[in-house]
Amino acid sequence: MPNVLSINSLVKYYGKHLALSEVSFDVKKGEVFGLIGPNGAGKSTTLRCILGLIKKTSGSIKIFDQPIDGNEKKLRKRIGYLPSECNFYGEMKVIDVLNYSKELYKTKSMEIEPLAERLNLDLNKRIEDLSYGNRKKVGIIDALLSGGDLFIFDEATGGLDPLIQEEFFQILEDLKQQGKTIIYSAHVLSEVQRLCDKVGIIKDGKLIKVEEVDKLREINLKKVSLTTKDTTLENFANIFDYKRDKNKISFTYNGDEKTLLNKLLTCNFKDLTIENPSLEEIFLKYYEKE
Ligand SMILES: Nc1ncnc2c1ncn2[C@@H]1O[C@H](COP(=O)(O)OP(=O)(O)OP(=O)(O)O)[C@@H](O)[C@H]1O
Repeated sequence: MPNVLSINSLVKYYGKHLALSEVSFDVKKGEVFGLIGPNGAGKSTTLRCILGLIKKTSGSIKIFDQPIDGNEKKLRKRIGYLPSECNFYGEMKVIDVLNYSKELYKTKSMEIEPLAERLNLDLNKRIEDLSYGNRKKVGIIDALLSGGDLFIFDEATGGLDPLIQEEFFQILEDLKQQGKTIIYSAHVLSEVQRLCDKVGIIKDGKLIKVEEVDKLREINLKKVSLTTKDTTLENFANIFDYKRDKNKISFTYNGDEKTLLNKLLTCNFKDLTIENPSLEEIFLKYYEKE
């Protein structure tokens, strides 16, 4: 599949503050890419640079194989974008804001009413009377109306209740089925792991690692906890995060399962649990040193 987005050595300074340092990654057509990182990591800055809304300091960004420099306006018309802060004219009604957007995009895009129904949004309210979460819904529909081939959602789920979040994920899955490319930023991987094909972890302006979600799933870590008087487990091979509180032991294991079970059978244990860690835990475990 061709790349929809290619970023090479992207650097962004705000004055003297280095916000992005040599960020490089590609997103292929039809992929869902999750950009994950804590507050201030550089997610919004990366996304705004991609859209040409702020000027990068150096590096190159290509969308649909065209450099963004000089093509910002043309390219933005092909991208549905939800900013992290949604600002619309407060006095306008939701339906008028969205009709105006639909008119601007001039593409055969989705219909407003069914989307508003799915997200439980009252189209007749004024923007200024909406809660934070409901404003976010207006932003989501606005992005979807673009009818483009690339969608960029910057922290879309903040303020959405769990049922609406689920509906939103369904909408994203529909877009994925249609072969659209989606870039999605979030604080935690667990929020988006179900949708993403690939994730990039960003920290202090550096992209620590880009990994395919399926590869993360293949990593065979087990979280083990048990009660035992045995003290030899601590030095057992392939064990880390070992914790002991009296006879209660917990650790993470990265190795052959039969070897682990044979060892446990020698430990005269009670209350054994063996769990699969979340993708988030796997990611952090594997890449915390990088
Ligand atoms: N307009 C600005 N002027 C100066 N510094 C900025 C500006 N915007 C962002 N920064 C700084 O750049 C860094 C990256 O910020 P950015 O908003 O991209 O992070 P983020 O990962 O999106 O965070 P959050 O999850 O809190 O939205 C932070 O240190 C932030 O303080």
